Amino acid sequence: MSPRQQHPVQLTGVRKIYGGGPSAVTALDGVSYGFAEGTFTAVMGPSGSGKSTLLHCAAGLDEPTSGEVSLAGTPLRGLDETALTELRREHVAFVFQAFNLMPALTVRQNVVLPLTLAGREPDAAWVTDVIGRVGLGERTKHRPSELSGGQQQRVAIARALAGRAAITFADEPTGALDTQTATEVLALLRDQSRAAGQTIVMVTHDPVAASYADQVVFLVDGRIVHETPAPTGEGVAAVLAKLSRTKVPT
Ligand SMILES: Nc1ncnc2c1ncn2[C@@H]1O[C@H](COP(=O)(O)OP(=O)(O)OP(=O)(O)O)[C@@H](O)[C@H]1O
Repeated sequence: MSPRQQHPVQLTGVRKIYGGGPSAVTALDGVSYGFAEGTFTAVMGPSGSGKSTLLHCAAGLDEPTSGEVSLAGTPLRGLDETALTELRREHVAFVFQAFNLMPALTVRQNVVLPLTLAGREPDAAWVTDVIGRVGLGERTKHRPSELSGGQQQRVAIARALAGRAAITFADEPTGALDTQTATEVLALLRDQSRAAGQTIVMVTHDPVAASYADQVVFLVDGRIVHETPAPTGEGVAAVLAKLSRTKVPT
């Protein structure tokens, strides 16, 4: 195995084409990238550049048309749905726009649900800590319908962090949050990658959110065209402005 395949999330020559014939859309056009252990990476790019597709393919939620994805050292090609589900349960957490909260369960029950499903014993003190840090300490017994959109998003974030998954995929995790809560959540994600060695991949449109990451990967027309280590909000905004005016040569 080559060293690059050791990364917890590894994409090699990943192409994703939706549809066929003249209306086929190449959403990913040969992406090779390793998300290194314990790093927090933001994925950015213009609308339609392939960010969500990259996240879905990397997480095994969508199958590439060609190329390879491996998660936690396991190549995904050829795994059946059961094996994929088990692999994700063991190693992966998600913060996606559709919150997927269970309406009949309380905040705390929602947060520990993935652990329960995986047959793991929740670390009660850590669960309490995480719920408090996303600002829902007073709401642990509420149900999702009794919460605002931003509060529901924070439950999803607490749920992703509660199990200390090796890999977390986040799609616009702070999109519905006010600035202060967003700052807390981003700091929490950054702390988790640094302190607990979690590998976090976050799609965002927000240069300030991206500045919390260790690096930013920029997509244009389904290709990685630029990478910024140690990003600042201003630096990221400048790259984005430049890229939105650029067309990738074919
Ligand atoms: N299920 C699908 N069927 C057909 N085309 C799709 C499908 N999903 C995505 N696409 C197309 O693939 C391209 C990449 O889409 P994707 O959602 O990955 O972009 P994105 O960078 O996440 O965009 P945004 O920032 O607007 O959310 C777009 O041209 C989109 O229209």
